[in-house]
Amino acid sequence: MSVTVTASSRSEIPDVRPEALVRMEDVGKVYPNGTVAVQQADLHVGEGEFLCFVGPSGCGKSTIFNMIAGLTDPTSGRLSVLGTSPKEARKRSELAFVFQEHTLLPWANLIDNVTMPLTLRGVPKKRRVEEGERVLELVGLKDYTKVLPRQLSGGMKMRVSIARALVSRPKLLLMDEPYGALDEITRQTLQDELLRIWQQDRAMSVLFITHNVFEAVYLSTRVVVMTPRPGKIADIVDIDVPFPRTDEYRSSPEFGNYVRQVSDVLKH
Ligand SMILES: Nc1ncnc2c1ncn2[C@@H]1O[C@H](COP(=O)(O)OP(=O)(O)OP(=O)(O)O)[C@@H](O)[C@H]1O
Repeated sequence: MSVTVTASSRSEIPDVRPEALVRMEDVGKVYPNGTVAVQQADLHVGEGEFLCFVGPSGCGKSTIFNMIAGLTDPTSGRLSVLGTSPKEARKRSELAFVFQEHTLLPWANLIDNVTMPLTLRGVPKKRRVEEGERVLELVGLKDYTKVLPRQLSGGMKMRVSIARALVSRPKLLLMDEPYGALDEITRQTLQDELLRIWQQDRAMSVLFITHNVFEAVYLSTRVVVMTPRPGKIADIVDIDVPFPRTDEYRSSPEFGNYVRQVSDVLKH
C-alpha cells in the first residue's frame, strides 16, 4: 500500500463541508513496525448520528478512534474532525472519549471526578459545580456527588465516566467498547440511558465500538462493519428504525433481520 502523505496534507482539508463532523477519505494507518492497521477508510459522520463500529479483534477499530481523537496520525489519506485537524478539535474540547476502564481518580469524590476536565481548563468553581450536578443528574447519580468511586458498582462507575465526558458538552463522543465488562442487564440499562441522553437534543454525535452485534443494531443509526486486518470498512448498514427504541424493538423480526444483515457482512 502506498503511504506517501505529507505532514501538512494529513491534517488540513480546505474543502470541509460544515455539516460533516468527521470526514475521512481514503485513510490508512501503518504503524512504525509495519503493521497495516487500517486501509482505504472512507467515512462521513453527520450531526446527531449514532454510529457503532463492529469487527473482529485487531481489525483497526481503536486505531480509527485514536486517529479521530488526534492521538495518532493517519499515514495516508485525509481526515478532518469538526472542520479542523483532529488534534485541533481535541484542544477545543469538542470531542470526548469514554473507555471500558473507567479511569476515575480514586481519591476524588464524584463531583470532583466529573468536573476534572473543567478544572484543568480553569473554569471557576461555581460553574464547575453547576455543570457537575447537571451531568450527574443526567446519568441518574445526582445524590452521589460526595461519594468516592470505590463505593460504586461497575455500572455506576461507567455512568460517572459518561458524565465526565459530557461535562464539556462535546459535539463528538467516542466510546471504545464501554460496556464490554458489564453484565447483560446493566448493559441494556446503560444502552437505554445513553440513547435517552443522546436523543434529548441530538446535538452530539456518538461513535461507539462494540463486539456485540445486538448492541450495535439496538443503538445505531448506522453500523460500520469492518473486515479483519488489514482493517477496511466492508459495509455501512443503515438501521432505519425510529427512536426511542424499546424492548419491543429488541424482540421484533426487524431487529433480527438487521442482526442477520450485519452478521452476514462480518462473516464474509
Ligand atoms: N501502537 C501500535 N503499534 C503497532 N501495532 C499496533 C499498535 N496499536 C495497534 N496495533 C495493531 O494494529 C492492529 C489494529 O489494532 P486495533 O487496536 O486498532 O484493533 P481493534 O479492532 O480495536 O481490536 P480490539 O477489538 O481487539 O480492541 C492490530 O493488529 C494491533 O496489534
